[in-house]
Amino acid sequence: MSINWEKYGIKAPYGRSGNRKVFCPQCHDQRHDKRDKSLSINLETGEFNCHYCGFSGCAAEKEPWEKEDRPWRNAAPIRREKPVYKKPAPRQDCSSISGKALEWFKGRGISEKTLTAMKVTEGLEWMPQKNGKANTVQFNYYHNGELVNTKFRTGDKCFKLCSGAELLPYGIDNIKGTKECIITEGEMDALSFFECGRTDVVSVPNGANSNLDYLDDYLEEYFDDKETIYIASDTDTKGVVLKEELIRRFGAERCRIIEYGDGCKDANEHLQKYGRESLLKCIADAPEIKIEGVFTLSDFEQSLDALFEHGLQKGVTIGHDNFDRLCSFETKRLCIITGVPSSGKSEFIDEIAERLNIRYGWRFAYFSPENAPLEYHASKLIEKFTGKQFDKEHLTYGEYKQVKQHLETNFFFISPKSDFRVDAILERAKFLVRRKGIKVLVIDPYNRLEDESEGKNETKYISRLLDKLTNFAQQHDVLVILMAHPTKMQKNKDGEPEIPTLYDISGSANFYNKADFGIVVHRNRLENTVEIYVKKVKFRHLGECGMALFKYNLNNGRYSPFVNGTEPVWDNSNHLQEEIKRREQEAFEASQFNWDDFQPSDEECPF
Ligand SMILES: Nc1ncnc2c1ncn2[C@@H]1O[C@H](COP(=O)(O)OP(=O)(O)OP(=O)(O)O)[C@@H](O)[C@H]1O
Repeated sequence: MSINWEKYGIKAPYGRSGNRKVFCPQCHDQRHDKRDKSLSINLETGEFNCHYCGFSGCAAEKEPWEKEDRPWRNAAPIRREKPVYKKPAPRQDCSSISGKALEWFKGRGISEKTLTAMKVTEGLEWMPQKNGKANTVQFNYYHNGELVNTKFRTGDKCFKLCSGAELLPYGIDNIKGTKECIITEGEMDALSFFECGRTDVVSVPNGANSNLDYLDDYLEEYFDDKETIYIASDTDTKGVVLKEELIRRFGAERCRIIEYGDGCKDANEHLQKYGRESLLKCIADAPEIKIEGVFTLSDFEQSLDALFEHGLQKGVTIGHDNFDRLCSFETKRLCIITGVPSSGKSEFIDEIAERLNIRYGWRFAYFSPENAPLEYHASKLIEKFTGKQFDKEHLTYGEYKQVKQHLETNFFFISPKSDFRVDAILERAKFLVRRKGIKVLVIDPYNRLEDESEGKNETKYISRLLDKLTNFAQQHDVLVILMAHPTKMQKNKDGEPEIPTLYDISGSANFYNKADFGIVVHRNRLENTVEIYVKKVKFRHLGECGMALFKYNLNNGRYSPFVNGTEPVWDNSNHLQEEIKRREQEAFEASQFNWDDFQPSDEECPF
């Protein structure tokens, strides 16, 4: 639920709760007593009532996904098979913590009471970094009172999580049903807030790693009800990236950022240096996020510093060298793709999608009536992921099941029954950013959005529409890919249509002017090749204009670079299977490695 005070002209204070008195927009102008705040409003329920003129009502509005008439609301719940996770062995009770470990925690501001409440334990554990058993403190991850994972930490900062166990926020049971919560970057920070009496605290399980896929299973039950979410990440570069991703997933309007002051990089350091009252003050003083308006340099100082330190970075690449030299993508941008009918525009968009998903885990939302029905589109994506033709002869049931499972959590299809207005599509895309973390929205094609230009100047209408897409991309930190058809092209001497430019897109030169990336897909039927023209890259560090030549594989829809006239080696490997193996290996290594600075342990072990 959101509250739309503006709709009623009510100026409600931001970031407050409870009952307030404000000026009544209906009668204030006529009143003699201009100081009388005659309108009572409830900031939680949206109800309002003026004791002077009787103006009353409720400004609460349901979110799109709460409305009865929204298709996804009525749809059956997504069938996602939760993997079977390993469970750690039960832990001893907390009284097993030795005096030495208690002293160590005490030195870091954490009392025995907090350790007991958070069920922290101590014990010997086999640690890969030591190639043997070592004494560890154990941060136990409970869900609904059941132990589901444990993070082990030795005195010299070696870490490991239980291999094969579920990744979930630490202390998730703490925030069930609370109005607010704090989310930290590590267990020690979570214990620090707990120590101050803020028991509504959780920690991300894997430090500053900004992959938050594990949140999907917990958003609805544990985070949707939060009015305020305090983000307590570290102040280093990785912490900033984590903070940005958390804001994207929770929505800026309910996030507040905890700052620790000069010389402190995290909550535990602040607790040790300045004590509980001061850490509580950090929460009280945590600023809201500016959503729009005026900025000063300090609002983006950290990002500017990162640019200064590391330079402008190339964006993400699809892994075809000839194309990557010309174009690398980043979020907050609008990419426009054109080409004559049946040149393979949708195919190339899918190529980009499959490769960015495999390489970076980027999730996609498609509004793609051109590819309807959805099962046809999915079958094409399946061919791209597996490298196999979509039929029982080529694809095993095992591979089919695996790729379906993958698409279920990585690709989302916006396919309304009737409402094709751009706002309706963006509303659903916003939901998918929050709930599923999509990084790319594909609109294929532009002319299937409802034409709302009637009675308007077409150029201005298109200009506004493109601005809307760019604003959406920037506000929600996504890449928007828009496919748009060109006007009918002249034929060349071979009877083939001329290669269009972005200026040939029907309606407006703004398709060129307002694009951050402009790509033309051209199928050369005489040579049986595909020419991908990068016609515009707004920022030099992201690429340059040029052409990349490909061959198209009819069997699996994949593109292979065609360089120096040599027939490409067709890539028929199962990208998904390879990636899953790689990720399993990485997860295994991560579960056995410490993410913080690994310090060799010649110092005396504190516990
Ligand atoms: N280079 C190619 N060689 C052979 N077939 C191709 C090639 N590129 C695409 N195709 C096939 O042509 C058909 C149309 O492709 P696609 O839908 O990607 O084209 P499009 O440019 O998006 O079309 P439209 O303008 O109608 O939206 C698909 O069946 C696809 O498999």
